[in-house]
Amino acid sequence: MISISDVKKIYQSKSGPISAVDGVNIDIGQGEIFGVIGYSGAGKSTLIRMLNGLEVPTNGTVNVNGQIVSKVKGKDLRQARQSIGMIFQHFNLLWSRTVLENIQFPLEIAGVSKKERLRRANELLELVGLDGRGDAYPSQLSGGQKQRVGIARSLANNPDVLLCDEATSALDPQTTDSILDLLVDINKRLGLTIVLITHEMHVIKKICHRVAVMEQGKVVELGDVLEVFRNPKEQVTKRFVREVSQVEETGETIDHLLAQYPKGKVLKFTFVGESTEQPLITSLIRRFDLDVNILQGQISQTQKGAYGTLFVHLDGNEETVQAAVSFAEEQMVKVEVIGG
Ligand SMILES: Nc1ncnc2c1ncn2[C@@H]1O[C@H](COP(=O)(O)OP(=O)(O)OP(=O)(O)O)[C@@H](O)[C@H]1O
Repeated sequence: MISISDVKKIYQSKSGPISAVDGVNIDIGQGEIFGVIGYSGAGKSTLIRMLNGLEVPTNGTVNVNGQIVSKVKGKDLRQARQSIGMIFQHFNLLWSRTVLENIQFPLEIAGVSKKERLRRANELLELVGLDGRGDAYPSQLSGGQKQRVGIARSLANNPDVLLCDEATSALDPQTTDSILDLLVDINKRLGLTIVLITHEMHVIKKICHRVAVMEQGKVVELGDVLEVFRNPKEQVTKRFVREVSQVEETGETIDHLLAQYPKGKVLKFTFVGESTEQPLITSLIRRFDLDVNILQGQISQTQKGAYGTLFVHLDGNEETVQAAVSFAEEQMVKVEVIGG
């Protein structure tokens, strides 16, 4: 559906050339929710803007649904853009127009009749859960409602792809979750491919199927969200994963655990997907002559299954503890010895 091949973007600035995107290759499938995460300046905005021709790559090609977006111009580009919707951090609504008028705006540009525009806008209003608010002005809406209008407007022309540029960054956590739920609902109902950029791992965890991590213009890590959570390779990815592991994993906490449990071993189990459903702790206690203390734990849901970490203290003779570690590993659970 989307193919980004060898894409580079170099900006010329007074202090010299800036390599904003540096040799990126990404393929995104139909119906996928694909997230790009990175800190400020990593090149995310530049990359997503190349998907709808708002930026032109210095090198490489961007193919969206069979159209080489990076090459087309004028009328062809305008047409290609109709099949690519976009929503923004600050909503980009027209403040002097009502909600219904905002949603109709792209249809006006596409030359759709007044009657059909109104019919479609009302349909979209219902889809995003804003029935009855059609005559309100954006200033009368909450942040979450404004983004719902942005989503309805982006869907007006029945796009194949929706681009989300930090779409929840201006919203509080609860509103963020309701907008993310709406995006998943739209993805499932309409089969829409969604590409989003964010600096929040929570967003990736909650709705994405796959993720690319960007740093200094490059994709440094790319994979299924669950796999990246289970086994983050790069430092930057580890930092992002840590952000959403509510279990405190700071050195201080671990030191505290070790001081509290000087005998035996303190282990960290990382469960992914099906392994979260196995009664591992019960099996350990039944099979091995060990004392097992659960110290801390958390399980969270992603679009591809559950992900969780559990800190446990195993106390028993060394051979038994080692056998228990091997047994846990056989259950597809990642085991790290934190201390002991
Ligand atoms: N129009 C421009 N002219 C010159 N440099 C630019 C331009 N747009 C972006 N840059 C630079 O390119 C690099 C990547 O910026 P980009 O906005 O794509 O990153 P980002 O990951 O989206 O970060 P942020 O979330 O802060 O926007 C930065 O160093 C930025 O200063």
